[in-house]
Amino acid sequence: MNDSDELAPAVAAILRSAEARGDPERGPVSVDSRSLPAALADAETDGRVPVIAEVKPTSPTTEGTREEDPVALAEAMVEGGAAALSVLTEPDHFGGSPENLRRIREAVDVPVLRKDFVLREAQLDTVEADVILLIARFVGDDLPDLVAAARERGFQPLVEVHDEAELRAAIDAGAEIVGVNNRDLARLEVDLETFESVAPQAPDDVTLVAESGIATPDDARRMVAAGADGLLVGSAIMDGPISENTRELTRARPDETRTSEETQT
Ligand SMILES: O=C(O)c1ccccc1NCC(=O)[C@H](O)[C@H](O)COP(=O)(O)O
Repeated sequence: MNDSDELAPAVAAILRSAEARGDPERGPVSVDSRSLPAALADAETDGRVPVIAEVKPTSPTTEGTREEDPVALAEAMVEGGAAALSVLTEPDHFGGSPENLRRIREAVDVPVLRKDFVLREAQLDTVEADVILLIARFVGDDLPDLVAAARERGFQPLVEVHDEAELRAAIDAGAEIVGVNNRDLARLEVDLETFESVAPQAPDDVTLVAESGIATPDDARRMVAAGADGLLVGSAIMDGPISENTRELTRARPDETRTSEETQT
């Protein structure tokens, strides 16, 4: 991957620090993972919008840092109905850590996604998680090998894409869970139309996750209507009361099942 000239400066800096981070000394991990597709489907069966709530203490696009114990934040998300969690392990720009993920995964029983900028195979072994993020744009031609290496360890790879070409690369690499990022990493702008335009090109048997920029119940309904099997939400949940923010999204029922009073609010 060598397109740092086309990336937002904050993203180029994130990649530089991911490249420089040392590799873990332990050998390949072996994970007995909790199924993300099953957890998303169960939430739907229960009448909850399938939200993957993200423990994201800070980020290049948010102000301030949440200083509370990440386990307490994660438990509040589950209490609010989150089907799964995403935990930042990137330390330099998102305030995350592998230790946060380890403690959270021990404390909850929903699937946990490791959110980081994995660039090489050894970085898969930093910490056990149920799902691991691989960003198509950043790993380029290594994607098929990294998908295979993640599966060998027991992870479910979630391959993040931003356009149709990356979606094709993800499918060719064998991805079964695909996240469409509404955030453009070149300009850091968010546009929910990204998911709406890319999702219809995905094969039916792929689990599709809409990522980034989902801030309101209407946004959640919009992404579900466009075909999302899961919604990855960070900032809108982290900004304010965690449990209430999560519940507001997990209870965003589709318009056709809402009363006329509800649709006016
Ligand atoms: O969130 C950022 O500021 C950011 C900046 C640069 C690269 C990646 C970034 N976010 C990573 C993510 O994928 C999001 O944390 C995740 O999709 C949740 O997004 P949101 O709900 O908009 O916080």
